[in-house]
Amino acid sequence: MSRLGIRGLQVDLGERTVLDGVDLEVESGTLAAILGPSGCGKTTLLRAVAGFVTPRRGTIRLGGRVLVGPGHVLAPEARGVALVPQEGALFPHLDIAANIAFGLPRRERRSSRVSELLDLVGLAGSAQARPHELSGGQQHRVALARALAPAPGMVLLDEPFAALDATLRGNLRAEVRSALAAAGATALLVTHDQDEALSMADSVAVLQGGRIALHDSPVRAYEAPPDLGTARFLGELVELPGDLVAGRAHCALGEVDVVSEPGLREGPVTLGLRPEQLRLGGGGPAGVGGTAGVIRGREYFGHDSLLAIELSDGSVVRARVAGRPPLEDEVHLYVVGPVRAYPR
Ligand SMILES: Nc1ncnc2c1ncn2[C@@H]1O[C@H](COP(=O)(O)OP(=O)(O)OP(=O)(O)O)[C@@H](O)[C@H]1O
Repeated sequence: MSRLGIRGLQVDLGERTVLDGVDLEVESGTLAAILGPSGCGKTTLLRAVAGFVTPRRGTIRLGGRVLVGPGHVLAPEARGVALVPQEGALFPHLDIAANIAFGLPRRERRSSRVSELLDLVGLAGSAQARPHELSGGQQHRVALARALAPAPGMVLLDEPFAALDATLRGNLRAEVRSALAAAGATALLVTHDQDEALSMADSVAVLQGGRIALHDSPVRAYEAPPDLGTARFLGELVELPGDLVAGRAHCALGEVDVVSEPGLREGPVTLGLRPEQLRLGGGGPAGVGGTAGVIRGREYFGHDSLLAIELSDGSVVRARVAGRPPLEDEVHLYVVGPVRAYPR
């Protein structure tokens, strides 16, 4: 078992404290995605777990072992942690089998482990190929197989799909997910892509201001973020000022139900809802409520469309509708489900 436990981790780079009290627990055999603004320290966190930077304070445990603790730093090669770099970094002069074998101790390089790993990443027929003969996605799968070769307790993936096109990325996410699950490895995935984090990971963490601001299941992270900062990070957010009275808020969209939260007080609030919570039509489920709006912008994505809709007070909200955008400009829109409110 290889549960990851990070407590009070502080990492200084040059003059700057990049990580400042990171606490993160990742259950054995699960994948946690790390999201956060550019430069917030996501790669630094992976490097600290791998052993390439030495924290000033804090502890990192993997399974029953302490990787970093007071007065104790385990060497990178003794940690049982594999880092899959963004570029894959295969050896061009070695064939695929030899690239994968490179991850194994010398005495195991001729064993059946290489063919097991080729099977695991779906490249059984490519043992003799050279890296340049494979597509970008296939090369990434080889890099993953090489990382998994020594059966590490922990696999670290740093933006592994960033350089790939959208279709390849979609397929590869599912393949990498199932290869990691089959290997039983615990994994940390750094990504800029919210869809990738929500669709691939068992849990999603947002790193902000040197700390973990949120770590929860993808559904709770998307639907019930604790504050506006993290809510914005997990997908598009419609923000509107409102006035909260008796569990309902008055806002430019009419009167909406608000999720009750401990500590949320009546009075001025900022409402945060997702664009798919706005629907077009003649009113709410009971045919009442909602408000009139005028479509000012349309973006068509095939499976859905995003509309910019101006409300009567001049504010503009974004609504996501299935399929094609409507042709008419004047619409009626209403809110589905309770919305979250944050103190203002
Ligand atoms: N050797 C270094 N000395 C000083 N500062 C550094 C060093 N390496 C990185 N930094 C700074 O530390 C911060 C965190 O870098 P890191 O690469 O971990 O961020 P990130 O969240 O992975 O960024 P991105 O999403 O843009 O890849 C950045 O502001 C970076 O400029």
